[in-house]
Amino acid sequence: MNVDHEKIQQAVRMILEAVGEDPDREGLLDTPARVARMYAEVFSGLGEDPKKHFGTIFSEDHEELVLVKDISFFSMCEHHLVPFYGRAHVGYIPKSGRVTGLSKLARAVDDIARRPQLQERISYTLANSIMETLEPHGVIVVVEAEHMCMTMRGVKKPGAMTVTSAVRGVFEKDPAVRAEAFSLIGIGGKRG
Ligand SMILES: Nc1nc2c(ncn2[C@@H]2O[C@H](COP(=O)(O)OP(=O)(O)OP(=O)(O)O)[C@@H](O)[C@H]2O)c(=O)[nH]1
Ligand SMILES: [Zn+2]
Repeated sequence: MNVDHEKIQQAVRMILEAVGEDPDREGLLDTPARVARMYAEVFSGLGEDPKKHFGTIFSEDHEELVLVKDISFFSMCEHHLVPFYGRAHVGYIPKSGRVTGLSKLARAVDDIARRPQLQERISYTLANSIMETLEPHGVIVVVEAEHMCMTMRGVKKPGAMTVTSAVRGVFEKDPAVRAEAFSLIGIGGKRG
């Protein structure tokens, strides 16, 4: 989706005026255009369908856990339009050898994160996208993030981490399978 650069520039100029700044002073002259380019980048997932990444499926005789950990992402909280960022961990158990390229999981995370978002929605959108395309035995998505709207303003709690998860299929039904995946993801554990 293409953002309307002109409209963003007008809006940024108005915000600068509204906070008592002079948008015509030298340091701010290029700011509206820079902000427009930034929004085009950080909201580039709008209008993208994360499922498109799972179009290519490899036939591989593997019906056990595939887990990609520590996929870093940046998103923008839809309430305050300030960043929240962290890591996503994505695991699935392929059925009938329907395996996707590992990078595609990370590409889908980016498409979902690059919109005005909620952390919960990142988790379940990713889980549902994988379920609907790869049709695996199950999916587990865990997202851990720090929200700047809780850090730099409001309640001001730097370091507070929010963890959300979405489990589908066998991860939902079988507590032992779920527990094993959570332990491999190692939330809150030491990282090497
Ligand atoms: N569930 C959820 N809440 C979020 C997320 N990002 C930000 N929030 C919260 O959204 C809430 C918005 O609350 P409001 O009361 O409408 O806004 P506010 O007055 O600015 O809230 P404070 O941050 O408490 O000052 C806050 O509690 C935020 O911490 C998210 O990804 N998921
Ligand atoms: Zn917020």
